[in-house]
Amino acid sequence: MEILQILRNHIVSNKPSFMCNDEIFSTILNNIEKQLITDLQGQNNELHYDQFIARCIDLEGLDGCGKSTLANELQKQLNIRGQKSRLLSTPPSELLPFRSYFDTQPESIRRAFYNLGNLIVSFELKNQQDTIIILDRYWPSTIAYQQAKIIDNNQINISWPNYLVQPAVIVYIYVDEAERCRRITQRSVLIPVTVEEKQLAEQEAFRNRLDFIYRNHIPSSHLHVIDGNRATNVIANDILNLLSEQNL
Ligand SMILES: Nc1ncnc2c1ncn2[C@@H]1O[C@H](COP(=O)(O)OP(=O)(O)OP(=O)(O)O)[C@@H](O)[C@H]1O
Ligand SMILES: Cc1cn([C@H]2C[C@H](O)[C@@H](COP(=O)(O)O)O2)c(=O)[nH]c1=O
Repeated sequence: MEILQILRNHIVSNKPSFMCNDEIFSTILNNIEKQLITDLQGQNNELHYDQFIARCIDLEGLDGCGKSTLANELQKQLNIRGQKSRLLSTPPSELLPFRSYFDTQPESIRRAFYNLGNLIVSFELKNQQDTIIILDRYWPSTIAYQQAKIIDNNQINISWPNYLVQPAVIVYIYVDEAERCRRITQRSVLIPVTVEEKQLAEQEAFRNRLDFIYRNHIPSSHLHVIDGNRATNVIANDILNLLSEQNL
């Protein structure tokens, strides 16, 4: 698969600067490749994960809009209802030790890294049918941030990748910019600041494009746009109503 090859070539040619343990990273790549090959063999050499709808709520939105806070609240409320749930995020935990390295790499390598994370999470979604997964960012973030960097909106033509499972509910949470800035300043200081986050803070045009892409170009009939300016429990309640509508 192209994503795995891009990352493999990258670590081979950048070994001296690949500060983290490249053996661990190579093992992750090999495991994913093995899983893909097994799945391909079972599906006549064609992956159609995009047709698989997982019991998952994917939370999307600009940095600091309240995704992680909402994820915890959703888990709390699902727990009260006796529904098992699990919190996941992209990049997934096994890739976090490598994130600071990839954050400094060229855009194409960073996107391959984020897509590796999407692939890992997609396998989890496919194999966790009795549990509702609450996901903090997924492929919509990867594609929306990538496309927002391209200035010409006419060029936007996005389709869901056939190698990724689709969540049953994708929520785009929007907040007023003043509120988002207030939330960013009170957020944990341990959260690293990415290129995109700086760009969001400094460039209104980038923010607007990102918002536009999330609202209009995520290719899913499961996308819901939700007002995140309200109290977390109220937003969570709205999302849980969406789940009930879909009999999840
Ligand atoms: N509905 C809300 N009302 C008031 N404050 C909120 C709300 N949701 C989140 N916050 C606060 O905003 C800050 C950022 O929230 P959070 O970390 O959940 O955002 P995030 O979208 O996950 O951020 P990032 O994308 O950077 O990981 C936190 O300090 C949190 O307490
Ligand atoms: C998963 C993912 C993230 N990003 C960028 C967007 C944000 O600026 C940062 C931080 O995200 P987090 O919620 O604090 O983890 O990463 C991206 O551009 N593409 C992605 O797939």
